[in-house]
Amino acid sequence: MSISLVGLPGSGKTTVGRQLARRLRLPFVDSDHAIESRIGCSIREFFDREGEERFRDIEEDVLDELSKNANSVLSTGGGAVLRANNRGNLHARGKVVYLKSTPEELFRRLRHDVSRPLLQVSDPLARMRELFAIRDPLYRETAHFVLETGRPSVATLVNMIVMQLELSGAIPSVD
Ligand SMILES: Nc1ncnc2c1ncn2[C@@H]1O[C@H](COP(=O)(O)OP(=O)(O)O)[C@@H](O)[C@H]1O
Ligand SMILES: O=C(O)C1=C[C@@H](OP(=O)(O)O)[C@@H](O)[C@H](O)C1
Ligand SMILES: [Mg+2]
Repeated sequence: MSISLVGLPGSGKTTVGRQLARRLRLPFVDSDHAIESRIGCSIREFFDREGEERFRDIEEDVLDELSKNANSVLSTGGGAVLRANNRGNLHARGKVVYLKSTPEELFRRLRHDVSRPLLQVSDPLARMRELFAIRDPLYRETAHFVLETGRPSVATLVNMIVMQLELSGAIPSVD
């Protein structure tokens, strides 16, 4: 069984995914890290140099490869759901969890972060609201479970995901 996490930048995909993998004793992979290994520079640099569409092509390729791995936890990038091929592959090849937060909370978490190219604009909160409006339906379409992530700690979110997966029969009970 592979488990993927989707959601907006700052929703905790990387942080929660790493802890979830540890808890389930599964390998952890973050598609952004795999992309950075492949392109040999940071995602922000690549966006500046080659543009978003070129990034999306590589992301699609990497996600196609990584989503085939059974028995792993895969944290995706926030824009993974933009392409129908990615949405279909992630949904069909494992269980997908949408970490849902408000744009305001995500803005608070990322306001000092310079690594997210899409948020390096004069009004990052307005940009986050736009991203939410466009992507929330796509995250919901892709996911099997939706989890509100505003208040709970990372550890609580991991417990909630494990519980959902157990209840749905996707994984056997773990302690
Ligand atoms: N549940 C949470 N509560 C508080 N802070 C969180 C939570 N999840 C993630 N964070 C923080 O938000 C920031 C972005 O998390 P990250 O895992 O990089 O998100 P993503 O991979 O979805 O963009 C990090 O500083 C992380 O520590
Ligand atoms: O939302 C997006 O389109 C992106 C989110 C980033 O990942 P995080 O969601 O982990 O920040 C990264 O893939 C790239 O900067 C594009
Ligand atoms: Mg991430």
